[in-house]
Amino acid sequence: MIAYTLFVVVVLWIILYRYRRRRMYELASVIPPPRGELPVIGIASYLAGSSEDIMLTLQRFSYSAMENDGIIRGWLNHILYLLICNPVDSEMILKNCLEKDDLHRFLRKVIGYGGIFAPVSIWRRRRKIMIPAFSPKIVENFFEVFSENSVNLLEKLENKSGTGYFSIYPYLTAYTLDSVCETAMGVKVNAQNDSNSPFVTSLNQVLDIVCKRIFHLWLQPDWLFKLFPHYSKHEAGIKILHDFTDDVIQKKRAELKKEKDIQPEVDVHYNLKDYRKKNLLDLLISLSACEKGYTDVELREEILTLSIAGTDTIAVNIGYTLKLLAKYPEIQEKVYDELRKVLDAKRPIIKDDIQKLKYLERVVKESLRLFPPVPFVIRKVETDITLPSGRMLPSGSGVVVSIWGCHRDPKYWGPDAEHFDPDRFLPERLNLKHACSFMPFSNGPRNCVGYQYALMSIKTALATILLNYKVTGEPEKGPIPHIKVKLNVIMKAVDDYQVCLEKRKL
Ligand code: HEM
Repeated sequence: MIAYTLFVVVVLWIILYRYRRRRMYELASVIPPPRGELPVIGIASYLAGSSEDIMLTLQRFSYSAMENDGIIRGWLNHILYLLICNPVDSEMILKNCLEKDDLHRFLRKVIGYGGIFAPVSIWRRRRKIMIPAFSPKIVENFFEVFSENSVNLLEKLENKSGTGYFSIYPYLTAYTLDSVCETAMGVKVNAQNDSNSPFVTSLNQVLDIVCKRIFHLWLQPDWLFKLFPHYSKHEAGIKILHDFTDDVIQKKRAELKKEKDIQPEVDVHYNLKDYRKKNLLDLLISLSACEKGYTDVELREEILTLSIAGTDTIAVNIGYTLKLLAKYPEIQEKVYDELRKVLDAKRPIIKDDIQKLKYLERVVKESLRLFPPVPFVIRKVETDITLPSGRMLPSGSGVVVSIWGCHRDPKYWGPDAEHFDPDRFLPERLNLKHACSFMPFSNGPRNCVGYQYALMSIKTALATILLNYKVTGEPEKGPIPHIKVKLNVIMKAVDDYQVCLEKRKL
């Protein structure tokens, strides 16, 4: 009798639940599903595999969307997701749906309401403060940090030259972490010299656990997560990251107070005249109105956000570019010829050299097109929205903008969309039919604030490596580069960027 009553209650609850959401089902029914969607669980089984399987599934869905006017839908259990790879519709989403999807909540424990995944109400003020800190004039001044750390990277790679295949990824993340911590906090974490530093190991450990939580359903509920050994490592790692950043902030506050006491007449609010000596922490303190501005917790959230946003993204792009150049030696020779013409091997690289490396820039852009470090951006649909293509997306659904798909759609990139061809970015050849057909740094009000920073760091490191080493590996047989990828919050190469290096004779 109890079982029967329970059964009736459950059935009635399901009927009521579906009735309340009838509009969502109605609107979803006119959007094509991917092949193989299952009843009740929808596409959940495809996203339960390894990070490589997940990426393969999302690539397959993107191709499927290309064949269906740029959109498909998939039910992830009871949640409706729409995957879009039409640049026109993507622009509308990126400009109007600003709230991030709930899947990002696992990073909140680490970065709190740091801009990248903050709710819109908090994000707006923070974005306003962040933007001037990334103005081109300020970013230019970080060049010396990139250059110095690139030279250190070169020294670290020295004993790998001529020793066959090795994973270059740990070297690249150490370079980016050193650069990002120095530019963000003014602190040398020495990741390149000491990979066991507590900040470095904790950051890597915490991010690894966060990735596992995003993709493994059993690690998602907090109460269940606490039963796993990951939990104590996660908590301990976060404490180290927070304590480290808090300490830097306290020291910086004390330093600024001392400066102000010495020169009380100087208005330090918004005083960016001496920005040359400043790191992002200094700038965020002054741009948020000093003591009356950001609290220590807000500062910690923003600084950790920048450290996380600017480490792996840049490292994977350098990694993909090196792998592509190993696959296409003739393109690598053109990069080298340009480096020899522009750079003087007898002196360190200077800022002006970087602007002149036009071919290298095209190579980096083509690498970002085919292997975007952030291949998907997920947003919430909070009110029904009609796309320029005519489809209506129901409120309560999630929308996945496939940057990966927009970058490979033959409608926008021609029949050779999958080919590695840096010269497609030549000004006379580039005819972007829509701004969102190339958007490795996203588009709209929540696009990447760090894109100029990223390009400068990437070009400085690549120029330094490629002037001194030839990158080798298995050459690709055709124009389509094959690199196996996985989705690990960002998109990484499965082989952790295995390459060989040969010293160049300068
Ligand atoms: C190749 C390197 C990078 C790539 C491909 C990249 C990509 C992206 C993308 C796609 C977004 C937007 C997500 C969305 O639309 O929802 C984003 C946001 C962001 N990125 Fe980057 N990024 C890179 C490097 C950096 C660097 C170096 C920094 C800072 C040091 C940075 C800081 C941020 C921040 C703060 C946001 C959040 C912006 C907001 O919501 O207002 N990124 N990035």
